[in-house]
Amino acid sequence: MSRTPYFSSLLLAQRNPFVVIDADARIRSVNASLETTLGYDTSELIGSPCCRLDASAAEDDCRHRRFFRDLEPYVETRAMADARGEIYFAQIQGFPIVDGQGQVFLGESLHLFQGQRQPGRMIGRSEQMRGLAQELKRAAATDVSVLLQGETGSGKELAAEFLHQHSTRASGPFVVVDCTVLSEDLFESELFGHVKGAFTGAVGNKTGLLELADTGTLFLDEIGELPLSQQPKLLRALESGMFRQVGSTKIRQANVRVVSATHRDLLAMVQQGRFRQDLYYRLAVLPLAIPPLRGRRADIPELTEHLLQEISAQSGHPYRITKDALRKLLLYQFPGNIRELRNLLHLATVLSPDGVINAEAIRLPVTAEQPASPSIVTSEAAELLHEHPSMTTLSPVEAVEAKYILQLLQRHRGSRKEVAASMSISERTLYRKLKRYRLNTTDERTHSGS
Ligand SMILES: Nc1ncnc2c1ncn2[C@@H]1O[C@H](COP(=O)(O)OP(=O)(O)OP(=O)(O)O)[C@@H](O)[C@H]1O
Repeated sequence: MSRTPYFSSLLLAQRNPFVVIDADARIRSVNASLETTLGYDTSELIGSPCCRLDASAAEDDCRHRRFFRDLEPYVETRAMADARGEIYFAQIQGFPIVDGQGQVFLGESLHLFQGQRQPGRMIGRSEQMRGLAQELKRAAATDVSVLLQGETGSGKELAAEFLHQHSTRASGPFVVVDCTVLSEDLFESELFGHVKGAFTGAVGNKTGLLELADTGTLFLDEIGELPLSQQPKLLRALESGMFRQVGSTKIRQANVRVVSATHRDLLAMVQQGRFRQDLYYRLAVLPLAIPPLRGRRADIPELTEHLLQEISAQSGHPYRITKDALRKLLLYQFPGNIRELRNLLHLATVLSPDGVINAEAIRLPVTAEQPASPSIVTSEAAELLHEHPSMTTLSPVEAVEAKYILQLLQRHRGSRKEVAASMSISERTLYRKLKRYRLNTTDERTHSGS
């Protein structure tokens, strides 16, 4: 079984270990990060059963098989095993990815909690970044709750990890909770865990994220997306450090430092009654702003070099950038911040087989100052960046999912109800995705209110 170039391109863009699974429940591809972090050899994994990386024996009805029945994206925490048989915990995000023929695969991104996780380096020597690093270190010396506010892709998660690494909890776990995917149904079992048989589908006991973060840092990403109905439960657990697994009467405890992040104006949400005031004050003891990239252009050259080095190391091909290309980047506004810079550079490397990135290979959205020239783009994700400028803020994997949704919207003449039904997801989940991917349809404006 071979990797198609399309998936290779997707895999290359992933910093976390990443697995592609096909509808026959077999591993189809893995990325270099999975090989290096967990010590597996790709050839030994390709074609093996989907649960090969799980620490416990495969279930008859595993998450992969369930996914191919309902195509519902999921987040799960699992014990997994590396090539030496050592056990580690990972938060797994599973979502559909589609190949050029419209065939659906499952993409799984693994977020490792301890040990194996390589924290990213926070690059930037601009005044703003030096100030931020200082504030984060100061906060790290205490145990106060920190709220990071900044635009999408500006580095909130990296800043949270930096804070964790500089705190006395650095040897403990850093656990990420992505609130955009925590529906009302999922919230309690993901955060607090559940016991076997607590509800249909609870086939075994499960440790919640709060408990996994014990002695470490709990990072609540996109906290503004947490449903209002779940907010009191979170507040209660954070105030007391105590909680109960779903289906259990036993009280459990966890000692965590909380860092949360949002791209929204959370205080305005409090005033509009869309976010609980008591929870806001519990989370935002120290609010910190992450500056957008356009507000610290001095960091662009160093970031570019750093990201190109990463791409070169992952792909095995060295890349360098010309002055003209760098100038083009320096003039650009970067609404998608560093993630957008990474995506632009990634696309540029695809367009520069000789390893020299010139200005033509920097494809800015057509709405930007310098219109992007017509291009022959070799990867589907890259093509998307060109077709839908708003998607330049998305990772290639997200862009593929966004394209899939766009196709369905076209097929169903914009009816969200029908699109949600055809994806077997709730309309609410679809709204969240549309908002996240900035796919504004007329329908969207009437429903989302944002
Ligand atoms: N200062 C930095 N130095 C190096 N890389 C960075 C920096 N800031 C962000 N990045 C990289 O940019 C990408 C986006 O960063 P990150 O995920 O931390 O942003 P975010 O603000 O949490 O995004 P979102 O709002 O979408 O959750 C990541 O690949 C991250 O490693």
